[in-house]
Amino acid sequence: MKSLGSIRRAFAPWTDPASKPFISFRNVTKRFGDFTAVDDLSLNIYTREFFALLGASGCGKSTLLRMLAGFEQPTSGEIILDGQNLAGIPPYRRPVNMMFQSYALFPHMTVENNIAFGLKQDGMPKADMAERVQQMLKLVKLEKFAKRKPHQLSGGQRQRVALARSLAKRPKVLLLDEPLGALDKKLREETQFELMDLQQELGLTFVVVTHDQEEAMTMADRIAVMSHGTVVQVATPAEIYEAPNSRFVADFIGDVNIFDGALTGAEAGFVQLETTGGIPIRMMSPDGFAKGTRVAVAIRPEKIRIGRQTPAHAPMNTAAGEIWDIGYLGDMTVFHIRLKNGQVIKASTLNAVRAVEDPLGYDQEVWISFGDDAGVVLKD
Ligand SMILES: Nc1ncnc2c1ncn2[C@@H]1O[C@H](COP(=O)(O)OP(=O)(O)OP(=O)(O)O)[C@@H](O)[C@H]1O
Repeated sequence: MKSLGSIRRAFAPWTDPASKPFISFRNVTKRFGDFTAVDDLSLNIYTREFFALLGASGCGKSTLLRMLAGFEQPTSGEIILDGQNLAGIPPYRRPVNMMFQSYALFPHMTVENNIAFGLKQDGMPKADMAERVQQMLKLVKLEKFAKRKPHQLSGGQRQRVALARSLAKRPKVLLLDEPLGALDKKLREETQFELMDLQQELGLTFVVVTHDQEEAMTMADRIAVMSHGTVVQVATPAEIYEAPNSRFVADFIGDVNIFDGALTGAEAGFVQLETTGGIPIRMMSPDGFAKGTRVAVAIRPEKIRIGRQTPAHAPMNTAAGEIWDIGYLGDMTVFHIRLKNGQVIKASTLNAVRAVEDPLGYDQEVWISFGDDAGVVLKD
């Protein structure tokens, strides 16, 4: 198990121009009447990838998944899977299986019969079927529960039956629509890791739809952030978090402080700006912007420092304010700091020790500051 991390880290077929995508959406549009649910969307997914579609309710994630499964037909554009154009191929003839949010287990059937259902329909010989069901039960660690009915299982166990059932036919691609939605937080986190292990073990391609960003960040090799039927950014979780390509993505993923302003100067690799609240900022930026360009600097709360003394680099990348609110979360504390210009900034600190001498308190005057590599400069 130890080597998994390094295997996953080395896995990046999308950076290799020689590797061919396994699933391609090419200019896919889906209209329902005059409503466009998916809008001229193109996307490549690679074999063995754990791919997440992330976006707010109604952005078209499920519609995209349903088109891949064959439950909906694109209005225009094409979907290619393993070199085959899927147009006109019915769901049951696609090498794809879908696991639904509600699991849709048959309540009157035992766990093993639920898992065997699809195999039976395909006319698999009895002995092979029994063997496959055993394999699946073992895989999801439910051997002891084979004879139970769904109502005799916990939510997490039912979820694993649904997973076993959708994997029994050995699809090349498993589509998961909010697979962990019905589980409580703790179980969901456990199951996320189980799902990742399972996917690695079986060498399958997973496409998961979720609106839970933490879930997508934890599980996925890459995430597509969607909005209004289009993909705004496709990247690894770390890239999405540290280098969002737009204000929308920066704002959608995690907590962020946005400083709006106009460019006052630029030098190689850095830009200078004055925020609307009067804070001078110098920030690393690979992009060249013209003087006067309206930009936004996005800085995550954990990259903002809080101190009692005026920082040495003042007035650059710093501002005075007072502590407005304190959210204690156990592992970390989030401070809301009201700057002199009225802007409220979020800054978080890790609680690495149990007792802090002289902790920061409400109404205390503080300085916030950040390094010149702390944020990302976005065109407004
Ligand atoms: N059969 C349909 N007829 C009409 N409109 C539909 C149909 N299916 C989906 N839509 C609309 O298309 C849009 C995208 O729906 P979709 O289910 O793909 O969203 P989603 O991103 O998966 O959202 P959620 O997270 O809420 O499931 C929504 O506005 C929805 O109302």
